[in-house]
Amino acid sequence: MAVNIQYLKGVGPKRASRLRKLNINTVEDLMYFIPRDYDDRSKFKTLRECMIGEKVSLEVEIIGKANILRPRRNLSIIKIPVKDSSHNAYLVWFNQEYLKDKFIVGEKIIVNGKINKVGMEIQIMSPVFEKSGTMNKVGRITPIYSLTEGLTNNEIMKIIDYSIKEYINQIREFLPQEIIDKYDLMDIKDAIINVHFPMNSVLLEKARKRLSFQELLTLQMGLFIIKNRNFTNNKGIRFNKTVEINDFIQKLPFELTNSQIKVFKEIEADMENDIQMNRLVQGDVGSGKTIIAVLAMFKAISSGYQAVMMAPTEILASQHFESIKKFFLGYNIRTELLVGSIPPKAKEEILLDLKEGRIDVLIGTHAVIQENVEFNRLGLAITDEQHRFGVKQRAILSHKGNNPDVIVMTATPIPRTLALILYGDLDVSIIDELPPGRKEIETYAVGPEMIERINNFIRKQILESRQAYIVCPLIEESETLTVNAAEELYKDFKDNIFKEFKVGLLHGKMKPKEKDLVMEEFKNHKIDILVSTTVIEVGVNVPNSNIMVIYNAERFGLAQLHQLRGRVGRGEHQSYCILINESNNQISRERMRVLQNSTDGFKISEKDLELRGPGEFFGTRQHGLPELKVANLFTDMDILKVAQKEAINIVNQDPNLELEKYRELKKKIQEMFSNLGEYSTFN
Ligand SMILES: Nc1ncnc2c1ncn2[C@@H]1O[C@H](COP(=O)(O)OP(=O)(O)OP(=O)(O)O)[C@@H](O)[C@H]1O
Repeated sequence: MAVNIQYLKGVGPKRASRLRKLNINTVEDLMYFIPRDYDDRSKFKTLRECMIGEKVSLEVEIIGKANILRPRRNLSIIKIPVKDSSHNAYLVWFNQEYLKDKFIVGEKIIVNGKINKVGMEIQIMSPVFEKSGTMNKVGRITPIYSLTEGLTNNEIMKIIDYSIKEYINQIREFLPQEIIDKYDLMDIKDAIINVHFPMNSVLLEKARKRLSFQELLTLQMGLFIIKNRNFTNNKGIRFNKTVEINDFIQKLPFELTNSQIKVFKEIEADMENDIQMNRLVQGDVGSGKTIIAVLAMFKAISSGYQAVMMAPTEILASQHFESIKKFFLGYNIRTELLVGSIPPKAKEEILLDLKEGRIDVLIGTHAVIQENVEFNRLGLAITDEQHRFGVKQRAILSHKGNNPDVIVMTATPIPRTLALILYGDLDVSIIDELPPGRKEIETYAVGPEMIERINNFIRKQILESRQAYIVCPLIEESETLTVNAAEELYKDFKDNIFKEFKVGLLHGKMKPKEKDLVMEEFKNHKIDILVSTTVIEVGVNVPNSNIMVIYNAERFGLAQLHQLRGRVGRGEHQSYCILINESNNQISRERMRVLQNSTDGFKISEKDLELRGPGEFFGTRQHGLPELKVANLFTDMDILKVAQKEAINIVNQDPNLELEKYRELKKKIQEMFSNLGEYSTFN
């Protein structure tokens, strides 16, 4: 229902532009603008049951005329006597004289306000009110919306109320009747009405359940269909069973862990059959994902194909390039790096050699999915996604070849069910074992009063030839502030505290070349202490550095802290992670404790989810998934499981949703995934 809100009664251009800030453009958006919370005013009490200071809803009868007091200039108090079955009281307002003629003696009204007691007199302070029987503002559960400047909750309520009255009949049911019956779901219209203006908490729950279910079902089906359409059962490449790979594995500088062997076997099996592979490799920090990519690449190359790997940042791409090149040393394999910052001439040459098949492995950033990048015989596409979820990028990359096999790597351990949501379009392999000989990282959560001791500790370690990372927090509101904070700390270290050492600075606003240079210097131990923002969060591998100090650790997600901590403990030295917690808040302390006591990424991410809620941890937007408006991936876990099951059911039955009963549902899915364009769900 694409009615523009601007033309809605009571909206107009000014309000419309404010609503747009809340992402509300159409009447349908309004209806799906779900309250972030509710104020439950529905439970009526009697005056006798009320406590002083409590905010309550009551039904009272007006028993006398208004009394107006003027204790001083600029202050008038209006008092209206009321009673209920249990007691007498006064309604009290300040400076609202116009209310004096509002009520008629004998009239019954519903009020909601705070109870006060002065002497023996019970007062209901500044109550909102309405006539009994109208059940509008007071006598029920009131929605609370996320607001933006210039729009009050009441205004949004009114606009939504109006749009529901006017347009609800245009909302069409899109779930098949049999599903509605099977899960005893509320009808779509009732669900929308009740999610905004519930008559009681039971109906509210039913409404939320219905809307959450439809959203999760649509999301899940979309993901399954993308998988079917873009990857699954597509005829793919049948790579050779090679013996060379065993030889290659024999010559590695280390022995593979059992978990690495298991995961590579899964990949090998996928590669050797002729269905296109579409697999997620999930492994905790430092579990050794890179080598898995290398083995798969080697296998693809041995069969005469090219391989490509895409990483989210230049630092990571360069690092992968360096380490992967080393693994291929002594083999007739040409590996090249393609990132935005390489000179045009060199780029041109790479593009030509790639197209003509003289390059075997291409590693790069988003540069590798640009239109001008053409492969000769792309057989394997790997994306190292870390925290991102790039359905679209992955699809573009995969379309650079003729159904190449696809591997997605991520270092974010995700609880299983959520992995299914976020990566529902992939088969999953998990590396759940660290290479042997890793020393546990000692983790300490301390207060800021310990900073001097920490600095002494860093000094001592550096004198023993180690290196340290110092991480300053991201300041959400402003990248400039973040950079300033890092620069300040850097200066203080360089000019005062650690002036005898080499201190480096790394942040997101530096040019890629400068960043690379700093990383290079840190790797080569030309820098002892690296002050950085979270740009080093993922993937960076400098085994000699053994200290990670994180300022304002309370501002980070646990999974993110775990990632940062994973930058140390990569060499033979005992490593340390020091979390400086500047908050006294109970939850902060608990979160720090989780990290202190566990090194298991899966456990940590589950706990993070529990403590922070999925909104922050899995901000779906950053994963590139359609935004969820109703469902809460944490509290709605039960609904999610049911929706997943049903989605699988339906897609198995009717992969392209051609049956008449799925027609409306299919439209919804298309709408939800419309930003994926041609890589979207249906032909
Ligand atoms: N089986 C193994 N035995 C010993 N060392 C290994 C093994 N596998 C990998 N390594 C080494 O462990 C280190 C970490 O590996 P890698 O960089 O692949 O980790 P990762 O899983 O990508 O971690 P992160 O996501 O934190 O970057 C590397 O130095 C790598 O050479």
